[in-house]
Amino acid sequence: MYAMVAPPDNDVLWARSLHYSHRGSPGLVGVSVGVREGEILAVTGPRGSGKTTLLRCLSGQLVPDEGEVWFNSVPVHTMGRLTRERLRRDRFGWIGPEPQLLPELRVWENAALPLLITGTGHRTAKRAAAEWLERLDLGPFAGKRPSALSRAEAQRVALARALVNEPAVIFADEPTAPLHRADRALLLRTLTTAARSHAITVVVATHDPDTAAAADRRLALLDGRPAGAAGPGWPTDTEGQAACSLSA
Ligand SMILES: Nc1ncnc2c1ncn2[C@@H]1O[C@H](COP(=O)(O)OP(=O)(O)OP(=O)(O)O)[C@@H](O)[C@H]1O
Repeated sequence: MYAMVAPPDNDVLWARSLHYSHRGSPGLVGVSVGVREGEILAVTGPRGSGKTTLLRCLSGQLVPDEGEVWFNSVPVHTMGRLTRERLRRDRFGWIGPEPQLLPELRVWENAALPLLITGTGHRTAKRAAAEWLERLDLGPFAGKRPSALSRAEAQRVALARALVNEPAVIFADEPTAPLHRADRALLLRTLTTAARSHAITVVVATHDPDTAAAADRRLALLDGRPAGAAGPGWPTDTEGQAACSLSA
């Protein structure tokens, strides 16, 4: 055991020496990472390398077996379940490989869900959702059901849902995986542009070299460990490439 050490002030997210095993099978083995405000960090690695497990630990969905996770200098790993759920609801957005829209709700209601479930008034929630849907070229679909959408459009609604309460951090787990090349590029541009214009930090798990290249920095994992790290447990900094040409 070691004493808790507060993270550097300029890191929105900071994790130290994370270990997590899925019923005996290792998911993470000593991963440390710091993410600065407004930074886009790509977590890369082959299938099963621990990308999703890391995102779930950083976002408070999983509590690591060992190690620490801090958000804005507050320890997440010691929070109770309800506090973690509130943190995820209020400060984090999540987008996965599948849009997971609720078919019985309209597109705007799907996008507004994070606001509606926290008691934001119907009119305010609808306005916020409509603004994001407009920015993501989905304005005409606001009153339709998800069944009217293509896969790429549905994934952009999922992105609008992740952005609607302007979270501090968006966790994106293979967000472009189910899309064709052109749709991947659009989703990626939309995500990075929205994040940069609203100073939202993004942690994106990806196999896709274009998605990784759009990030400011990459953390490569292999078998739950940092691969090619610069020091024990620490990620390798890479040259970032700006990827925003769309104005969100
Ligand atoms: N719910 C689970 N139960 C058991 N083992 C799991 C579970 N989730 C993940 N694992 C195992 O943990 C390891 C890391 O999985 P994880 O999903 O984090 O990797 P990943 O890099 O995100 O992979 P992918 O690219 O396939 O999503 C793998 O060996 C995986 O089989």
